[in-house]
Amino acid sequence: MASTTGTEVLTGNGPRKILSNSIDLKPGDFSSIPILDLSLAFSEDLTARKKCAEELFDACTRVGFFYIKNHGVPEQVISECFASGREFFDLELSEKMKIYIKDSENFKGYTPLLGENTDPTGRGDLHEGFDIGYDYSSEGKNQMEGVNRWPEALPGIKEPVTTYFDHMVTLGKKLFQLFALSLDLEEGYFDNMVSGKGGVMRLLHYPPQKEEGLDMTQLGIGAHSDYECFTVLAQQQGVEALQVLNATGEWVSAVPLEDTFVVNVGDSMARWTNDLYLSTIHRAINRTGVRRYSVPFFFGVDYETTIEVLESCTSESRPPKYQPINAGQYIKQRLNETY
Ligand SMILES: O=C(O)CCC(=O)C(=O)O
Ligand SMILES: [Fe+2]
Repeated sequence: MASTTGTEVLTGNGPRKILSNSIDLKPGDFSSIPILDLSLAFSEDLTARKKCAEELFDACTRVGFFYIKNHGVPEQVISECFASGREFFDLELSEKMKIYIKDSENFKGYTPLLGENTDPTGRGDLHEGFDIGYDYSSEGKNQMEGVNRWPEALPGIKEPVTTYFDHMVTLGKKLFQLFALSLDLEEGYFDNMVSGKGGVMRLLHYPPQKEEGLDMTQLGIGAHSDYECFTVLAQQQGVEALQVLNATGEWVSAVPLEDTFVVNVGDSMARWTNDLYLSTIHRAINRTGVRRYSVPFFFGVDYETTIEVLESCTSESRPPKYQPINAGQYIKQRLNETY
């Protein structure tokens, strides 16, 4: 099983070895997380888009994480979403608990501190969260579909949070096209599987953890890999907490870089690509002494899609490692293991 004191993390695709459990970071190593300039991806010129796709291929096969700049999401949209997050988490616990995630059939709403356990041998995650997804007007046919739940006491946050969500869907669709190009597929290969309904967005708040006697079984978020195809994460500037397990087994800090998002490959993409693309293990520890806010958007294919290993990622010596699986069932099963 997963362990922060042992050497393995259990992911939905099987156990993964971690070589080092040190919380000490290798200084300077964060530069090994590549930065992709998305202005190439938005170019009219296919050659430029392919160049960007090549960089994405390199990042996904070597690191599993990369920063994106020139992503096209206006700064104001991002800062207003962060402001909404701060307002939400400042509410009384009793207000937030009115939309407790466990009272929802489809994982929407509020998760209190320690309400989640990303690493099953840990003692809970030291963050609180607020989850939304595509807003179905009523319960949908798939288990993951349903309505979003907003805090009664703060009706004003719906608009900025939804605006951010919509921008993320646009960006995510663009990234899916880049993923397709990088895998030698038609640019539009995933288009009809990504209406934008198969995504989950979280507002997260990590209170500061004590520097002294840091309890490694209770981190901001324990060592884990993500479940969907890829994650686009907005980090608060100046507050460092996210750590990424690099190829040599050391924890590398994903320092917040101005005007960027952090993107990482998730387990669903690892399945599509037969593990060619690395669903890299990561965790967050807030030892800065100040509150930290972040906003991950987990981008997946629509829930009715069958995720199956792409032919371009198999060969005689590399047969498919995974059976086809329904995307919605896979995600729901992973979430059930976490809450
Ligand atoms: O907040 C962060 O930096 C990372 C969050 C994360 O890894 C997750 O929610 O899966
Ligand atoms: Fe994650």
